[in-house]
Amino acid sequence: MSEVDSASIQELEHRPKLNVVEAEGIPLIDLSPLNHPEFYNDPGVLNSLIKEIGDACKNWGFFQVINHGVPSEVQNGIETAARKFFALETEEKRKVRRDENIVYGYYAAENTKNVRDWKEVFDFTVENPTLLPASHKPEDEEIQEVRNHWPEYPPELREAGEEYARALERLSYKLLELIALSLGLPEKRFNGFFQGQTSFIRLNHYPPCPTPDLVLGVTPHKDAGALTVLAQDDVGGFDVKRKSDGEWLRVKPVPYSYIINVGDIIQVWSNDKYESVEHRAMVNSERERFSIPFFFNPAHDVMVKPLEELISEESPAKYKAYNWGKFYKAKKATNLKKLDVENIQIHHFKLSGSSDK
Ligand SMILES: O=C(O)CCC(=O)C(=O)O
Ligand SMILES: [Fe+2]
Repeated sequence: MSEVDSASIQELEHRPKLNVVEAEGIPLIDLSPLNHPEFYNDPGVLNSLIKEIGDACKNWGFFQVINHGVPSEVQNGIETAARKFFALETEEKRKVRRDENIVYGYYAAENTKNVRDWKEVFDFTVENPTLLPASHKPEDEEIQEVRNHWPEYPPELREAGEEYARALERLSYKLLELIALSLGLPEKRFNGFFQGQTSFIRLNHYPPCPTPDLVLGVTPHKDAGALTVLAQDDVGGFDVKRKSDGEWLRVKPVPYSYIINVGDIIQVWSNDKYESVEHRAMVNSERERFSIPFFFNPAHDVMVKPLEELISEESPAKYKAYNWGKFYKAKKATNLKKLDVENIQIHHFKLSGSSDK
């Protein structure tokens, strides 16, 4: 990837300014109580953690966590294996490439909102196999069993990836439980939706780019799933749109931290109490960058809708129910091809009469 293809050139409104402001005041939450039962069982400690998370979800839509309990060896293991994989010849990587039939694997020209991203990725699922609808068409009831395709090189990628998946899954459940508590719900209110989860992990590689002012590593978007747990290296390039004024802010890399993003599904479940926030990844002309998002997603047959407990006469449901698997498949179809149609988004399910955000 050294030539800038016209499919990658961003519309003027999305072209990034190269001097993005580094964010001040992004919530940095210390999760050490999670790994110390004597603290976790102290109502004072637990309640202040729940409040911190609730405030971050409401005011920012994302936050960073430290002391999360994922061992540094597990983090280093996946990062080292990812670097080795992306350093291979393109021909070798393409042996595990993604296409219409192989849903997960290597891909070098992914589109976000119909613009080509400056990156290459390798995707694998957390459950193996993962069940998904065979197509996005509502009348098609066929279910597909999706299996991971691991590359031959580096041979350790599979074990490092599976270990990472288990560790991040554990952390994601904890975060989900804290988010449920922060909404005044029982701790395990969301957990059932994740039996047969469609979560997946993406290894992102952003090569240096000769024209970082014209392209993006990932075009501005919101994550469609429930929660994203993102690891980034020390290069920096992850920007979020601040809710209060729409300004793009750079999230400074913090070693061994994760950036947690509220996704569209939590926005719908919470009936807009928490909102999913727009973000993007910038590239630069000097250094390659790596990042690893864990997309924590429910089972394909979950009908996503505002929770009964969070709607009332004064605060009626703002969304009609939609099938997660079909939504996900529709989104994936537009990721693979550059299309002239608008991407599927949760606002398509907004009920009339409720204010659009
Ligand atoms: O690489 C990053 O920093 C962000 C990636 C991202 O937002 C995504 O893959 O959804
Ligand atoms: Fe994202």
